[in-house]
Amino acid sequence: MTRGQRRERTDTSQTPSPRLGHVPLEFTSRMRVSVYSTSVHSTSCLGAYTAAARDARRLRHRRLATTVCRNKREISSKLNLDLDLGQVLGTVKRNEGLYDNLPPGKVGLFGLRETFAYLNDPNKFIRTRVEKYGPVFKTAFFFKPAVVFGSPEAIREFKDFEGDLPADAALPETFRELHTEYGALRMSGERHKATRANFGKVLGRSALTHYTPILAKLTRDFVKGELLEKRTLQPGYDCRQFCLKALFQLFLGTVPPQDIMEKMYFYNEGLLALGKLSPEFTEGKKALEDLQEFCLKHFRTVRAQGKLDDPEYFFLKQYSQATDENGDLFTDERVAVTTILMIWGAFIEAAASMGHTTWLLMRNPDKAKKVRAECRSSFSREELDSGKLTLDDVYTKLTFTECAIKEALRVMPQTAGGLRVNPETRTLAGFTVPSGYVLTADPRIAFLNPDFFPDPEDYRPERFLPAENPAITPDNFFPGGMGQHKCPGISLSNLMVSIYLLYLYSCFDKWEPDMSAEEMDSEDPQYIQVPIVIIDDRYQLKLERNWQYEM
Ligand code: HEM
Repeated sequence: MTRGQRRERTDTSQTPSPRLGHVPLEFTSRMRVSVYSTSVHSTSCLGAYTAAARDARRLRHRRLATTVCRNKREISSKLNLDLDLGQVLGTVKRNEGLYDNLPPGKVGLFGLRETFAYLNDPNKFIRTRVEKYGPVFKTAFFFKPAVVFGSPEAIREFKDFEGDLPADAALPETFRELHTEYGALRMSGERHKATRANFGKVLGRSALTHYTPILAKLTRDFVKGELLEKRTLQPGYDCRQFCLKALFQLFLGTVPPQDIMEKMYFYNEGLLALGKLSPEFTEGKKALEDLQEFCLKHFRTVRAQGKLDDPEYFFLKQYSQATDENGDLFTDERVAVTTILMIWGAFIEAAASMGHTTWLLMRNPDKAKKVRAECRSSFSREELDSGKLTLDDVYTKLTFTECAIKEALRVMPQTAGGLRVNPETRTLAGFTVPSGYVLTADPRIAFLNPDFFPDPEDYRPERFLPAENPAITPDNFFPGGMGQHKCPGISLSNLMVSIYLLYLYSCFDKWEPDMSAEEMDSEDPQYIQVPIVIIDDRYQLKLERNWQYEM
C-alpha cells in the first residue's frame, strides 16, 4: 500500500479535483457514459503489438520529415516517439506478445514515466487514465507493471480470488524494510489472520467506546485552547500535529517529547524513499530505532509499575496479551513496533480527513450550515466542557456530520487501494492480466461512477444517508481498500473527525482563507500528493468566532 506522508516537500501542486465548491468541473458527461458502459476493449494481443509497432513507424517517419523544424510541437512529437518506443520495448521485454487482450494503457519499458506521473499527482493520474482508457487499465506503480481497476464487474471478480493474493512483493522495497516483519501489510495467511484478530481489540466498537471520552478531552483542549487562542487553523499542519499527539496519547498512554514525536515524520519519509541508498531511507531507519527504543522502555516501565489496567493504557494492555499464529505472546519488541505502526497508520489519514472535510464545508456553505446545526443541537455545553461523550451518542446524534466526512473521503480521495501481486495469468473483466502484474482495486475509480454517485463531482453528503442512496455498498465505497488487508481503522478516523467538527462548530461559526498570512498566495490550498493526499502545511484559514453560541 502506498501510505505515509513526507515531512515536507517543496514540489506541491494544485490538485486538479472534480468540482469542489468553485473548482472547475473536469469530468464531462461524455466521459461518464463512455467509461462505465464499456468495460472490454477487445484488441487482440497481436493487434495491440502491431498497432504499437505501427505507431512507432508512423512516428519515425514524422520525425524524419520534420528534422528541419525546430518548433515546440515537433520537439514534443519526438518525446512521444520515445514514449511509444518504451512501450513497444516493454511489451517485448515482458513477453506480452504472448497474451491476448491486455487492458488498455501504457507501462513503458521500466515504468519510469508512469511512476513519476503518478507520484506527481495521483488523483489526476487516475482521472485522466480513466477518461482515456476506461475503469480498467494497465500502467506502472512504483516501477512495477500494474492493472488498476474500479468497475463493478472487475471488483466483483477480484473479490473472488483476492484472498489468495500476496501483498508483500507489490510494496516498494524501502517500504517493505521499514514496515518491518510485524507490519500487517506485508503478511498473509495464518500470520496475518492472527495479527488482524488483535486489531479488533484495539480498533473495534468496544475500543472506540473506551476512546471516545479521551478523544473528546484532547479535541476540546486543541480547539478551545490552541485554536481559540490563535483564531487561525492550518488544516494541514495543525490537524497533523494534533492527530499525532492524540494518537500517541490514545495508543501509548503518553505524549513523547517533541523530538521523539518528530521522528515519526522521518520514519514516514523513509518508508517511501526512492531507494535504500537515499538519505531519507537511512534517516527513516534511524527514526524507527529511536521510536522503538522510546516505546519499548515506556511499555516495560508501565508494566513494571503494574499500571497496565489504568484506562490510558488500554491499547498497551490489549497488546500485552496479544498472541501470534502459534498462540505465543507478542514479544515486547513486537508490542513496541506495533504501537508505532498503528500511530503511523492513523495520524496522517485522520489529519487529511479533518483537513479535507474542513475545506469542503467552507466551500459548500449550505452543507456547512446543516453540519453546524447538527453539532450545536446534539450536546449540551456541560457535556462538551467535561468531554463526557459516549460513542453511542456520537453515532446517533451526528449522522449528517458523519455523511459529510464520508463524502469528503469520496470527493477528495486521500489514498490509493491496496496493492497485490497477481501470481498467475488470469482474466479480469474480460482482460488478460499477466502473472507478475500488480493488481489494485482503486477506490478513486469507483468513487467516480455516476451509477452509484450521481453527479460524482459534487460534494453532497446527503447521498450517504441510507434512505437516499441504498446503492452505496462496500463494493463501490471503499476508502480503506478491500479484502484481506482492508483498513481496520476507518471508523476510528471518522470518529476523530466527528468529534473535531463537533468542537470546531461549538467555537466557530465559519472560516475563510486567511489571505493576510505570509505564505498564502491563493485562496485554494496546494496539496502534498503522495502517498496520502493532504493539504499543504502553508495553507491557513481564519476562524470566525461565534459570540452568540458560547461554549
Ligand atoms: C480515512 C482514514 C484512512 C484511510 C483512507 C485508510 C486507508 C487504508 C488503506 C487504503 C489500507 C490498505 C488496504 C489494502 O491493502 O487493501 C489501509 C490499511 C490499514 N490501515 Fe488504514 N486508513 C485510514 C485510517 C486508519 C486508521 C485511523 C488506522 C488506525 C490505526 C489505520 C490502520 C490501518 C492498518 C493497521 C492497515 C493494515 C491492515 C492490514 O494489512 O491487514 N488506518 N488503510
